[in-house]
Amino acid sequence: MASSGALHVAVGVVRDSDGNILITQRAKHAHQGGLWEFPGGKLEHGEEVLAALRRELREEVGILIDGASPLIKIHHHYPDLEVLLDVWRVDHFSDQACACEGQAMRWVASEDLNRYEFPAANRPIIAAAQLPDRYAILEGRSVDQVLANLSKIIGNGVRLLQLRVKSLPASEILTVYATVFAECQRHGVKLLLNSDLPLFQAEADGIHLSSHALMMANQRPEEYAWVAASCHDFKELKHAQNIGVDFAVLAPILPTPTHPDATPLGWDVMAELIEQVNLPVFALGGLKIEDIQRVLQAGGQGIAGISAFL
Ligand SMILES: Nc1nc2c([nH]c(=O)n2[C@@H]2O[C@H](COP(=O)(O)OP(=O)(O)OP(=O)(O)O)[C@@H](O)[C@H]2O)c(=O)[nH]1
Ligand SMILES: [Mg+2]
Repeated sequence: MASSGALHVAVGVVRDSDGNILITQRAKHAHQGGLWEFPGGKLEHGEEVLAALRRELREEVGILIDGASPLIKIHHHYPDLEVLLDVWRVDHFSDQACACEGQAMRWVASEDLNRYEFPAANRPIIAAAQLPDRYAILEGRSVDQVLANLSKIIGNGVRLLQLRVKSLPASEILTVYATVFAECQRHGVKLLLNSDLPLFQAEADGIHLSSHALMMANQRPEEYAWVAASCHDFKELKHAQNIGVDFAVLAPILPTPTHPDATPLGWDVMAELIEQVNLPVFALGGLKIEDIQRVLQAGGQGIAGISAFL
């Protein structure tokens, strides 16, 4: 439900079998007119969100939804309007998309979404649409072990990776980085470097801020295409959102042997925290691949893990 006063809007990130995403252009005189958007519209009185999404996508782009899952919820205050954008991923649909209202319409590769001008509320929706549902954290006690773990992670189909290897000596971190970077390039894996590593490789895809580095930062690091952050509570998540981080990792959700002293947040607190920020959030700590669905249903992006993908 929308909070009191917010306009509840059902929005669809519709993806075809090639992975392209459907965008349309808002009418000149509409709210946020002339900007690009994901098709969708306001819930009618008493209408369920999925029913509204079905109706809006039929009316605006002519498709029939065969399957949708929650992607992200955005609470945004425009100067003139408060909206709750309830965004769903639509990977299965029938009938050919058409611009039923005479609007401009395009199918766009997810990495090209940044070339279009969207309303301000859409920034985290675009990140959520571009990110996969699994984020691997690469660790290991030796160079050989790190590289063996990397092969397993890539072999298991993971395409988003954080190099963390904090326990290796600095000289070995550099060696490992060169191989990890080359392998990620070869397999189309996005590579983020943990901010605690003695590495300043701007050719990496991004940086992953430790929670300490996050709280010390008063603006988004500029050098990287992607900026992620480790968070443990609302304050850290909110700060991540405020400085313009692209996505967060929230931990620990369940008890984990790697952090025996940390109190797990549990599923309910995880869901409440995710609901309170406009960020794609990966859940971390004691989770298995099978838990992805549970995280998605709670509004999260997916799961992060060290051992989950090995
Ligand atoms: N559909 C859609 N609306 C968005 C997006 N981003 C965003 O801020 N909004 C805002 O959500 C609000 C409602 O969307 P809408 O104008 O599509 O509603 P609608 O289809 O029911 O409009 P209508 O009154 O012309 O039938 C608008 O204020 C719009 O600016 C987006 O990506 N897609
Ligand atoms: Mg609309």
